[in-house]
Amino acid sequence: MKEKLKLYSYWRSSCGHRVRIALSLKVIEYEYIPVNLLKGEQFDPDFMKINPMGTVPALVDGEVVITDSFAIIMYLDEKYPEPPLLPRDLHKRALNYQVASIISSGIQPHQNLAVIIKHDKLHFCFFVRYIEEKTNGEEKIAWVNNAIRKGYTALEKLLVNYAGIYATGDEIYLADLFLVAQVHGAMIKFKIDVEPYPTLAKCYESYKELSVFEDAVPAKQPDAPAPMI
Ligand SMILES: N[C@@H](CCC(=O)N[C@@H](CS)C(=O)NCC(=O)O)C(=O)O
Repeated sequence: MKEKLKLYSYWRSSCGHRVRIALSLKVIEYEYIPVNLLKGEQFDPDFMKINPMGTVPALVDGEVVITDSFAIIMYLDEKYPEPPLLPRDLHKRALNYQVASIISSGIQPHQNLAVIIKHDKLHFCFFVRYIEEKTNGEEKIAWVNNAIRKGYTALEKLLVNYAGIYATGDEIYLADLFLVAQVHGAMIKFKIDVEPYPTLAKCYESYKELSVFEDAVPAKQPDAPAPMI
């Protein structure tokens, strides 16, 4: 029997969220392997063999090991072409790449709650926690807000003339996976609302109606804490 794909992820990771949507859209079965980022499990030697960067997500497909959500999604799209995550139209395709890139390199790294190991102890130190440690909580909030709002402003300008029901038209493509995970995460973790960005807000409303998006939400993952009653 063919082994299922394995996805190493963490329920709150927005990078993992993007990949889960791709798996869900393409109806690919997979095994979910939680890596608790707050406990520093990303630095366990066994996980570091899979991803020496010590981040999630990571995908294992037999002998093939892929880290980085963008690369994982592209791999899935090539291996399982239906439904395609890139439009045929070159301009639209480029828009999709831009959205993915703005979010994965222009926004997410600035809000990443990264952890390093210092003096043999887990130490939250990169970007967000580092700023908090070196300054104060207000500076941290300002830093994250600034990075996210700058990114959202750029995305709004980029998409205003091209969006339909979704980011680049009436079909779901790569840009949507990145956008939904970003907007959802920023709202829950940093209370940053997308309302001031009407195109992004309209797309986000459309995603909420789709069960493939609903199944991938962080709170529904096996490692998410049980809801408080
Ligand atoms: N470019 C990478 C970024 C991966 C990344 O930063 N993952 C975060 C979660 S969204 C993480 O594992 N952070 C834990 C840490 O940095 O210690 C991707 O898209 O997969």
